[in-house]
Amino acid sequence: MTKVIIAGFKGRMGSTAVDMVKNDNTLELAALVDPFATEKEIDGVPVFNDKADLAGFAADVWVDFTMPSVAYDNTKFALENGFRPVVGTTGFTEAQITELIALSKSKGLGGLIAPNFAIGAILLMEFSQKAAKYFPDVEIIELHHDKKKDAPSGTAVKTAELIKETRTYKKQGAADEVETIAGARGAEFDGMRIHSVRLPGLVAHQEVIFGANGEGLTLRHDSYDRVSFMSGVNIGIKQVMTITELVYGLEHLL
Ligand SMILES: NC(=O)C1=CN([C@@H]2O[C@H](COP(=O)(O)OP(=O)(O)OC[C@H]3O[C@@H](n4cnc5c(N)ncnc54)[C@H](OP(=O)(O)O)[C@@H]3O)[C@@H](O)[C@H]2O)C=CC1
Ligand SMILES: O=C(O)C1=N[C@H](C(=O)O)C[C@H](O)C1
Repeated sequence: MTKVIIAGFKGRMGSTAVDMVKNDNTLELAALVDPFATEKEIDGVPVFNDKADLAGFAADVWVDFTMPSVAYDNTKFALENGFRPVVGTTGFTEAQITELIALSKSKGLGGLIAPNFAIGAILLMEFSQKAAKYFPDVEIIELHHDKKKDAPSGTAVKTAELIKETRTYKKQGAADEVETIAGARGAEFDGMRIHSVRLPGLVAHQEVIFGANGEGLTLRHDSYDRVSFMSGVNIGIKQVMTITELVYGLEHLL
């Protein structure tokens, strides 16, 4: 039985992950973490307000769906205390990921930071990376619900990072283009543009649009429900038990 801690258990993703863990009889919900929770336990599962109180606690995996501002500290804490992190929270810098991978290796602990757990989104990223080799002109449009705290999305950043590996560098748009309203051309990453849309009614969606002489290619993924992320979280929890370092991206465990 793999014992799982869930940080951010009251949130949109955390609560969906609680249901997923409860419905898998090879997983045990060992503890719940939220700094503002008033309950001491829920259905016999202890609730912790301060993660420091989990030092020495017996558990295998730390699932994190919290906030970009706390995800790095939480992941570091998990590794330092012997919990294998499975982190969906976004907002990590490249330097933080490098440092956490080094820490995981020094502890011999598996772990996963996955900007997106939906299998379709992993495929979208893979197809985008492949297409960028032939279509260096590309714009990423990510569309999310209006409660999302970070922009651009972690998925858009990871997509751009993967595209960068195969795309020949190019600063897109006219050399003399002017933004008459600041931000009209979106955020720039390695010469390509990322646009963030926030609207009520959306869940998580992304389009990657390629353009070339006389043709275009549009790739799109839609998460209509947060349950779309759960098979990936389940795979992550099981796979981190079998590896000895942290990886960035679910594709490494599929
Ligand atoms: N990788 C993936 O596939 C996916 C990743 N995400 C990412 O997951 C993160 C969470 O998203 P979502 O569930 O929508 O957000 P929510 O705001 O719904 O949930 C976050 C929860 O974390 C709680 N929280 C805040 N600080 C802490 C802390 N230090 N320890 C424990 N809990 C804490 C919040 O409590 P309070 O509200 O009281 O502050 C809240 O209940 C985001 O970064 C999002 O981008 C989302 C979907 C899929
Ligand atoms: O906040 C969200 O909702 C999501 N966050 C992740 C991201 O930033 O890419 C994954 C998914 O897009 C949903």
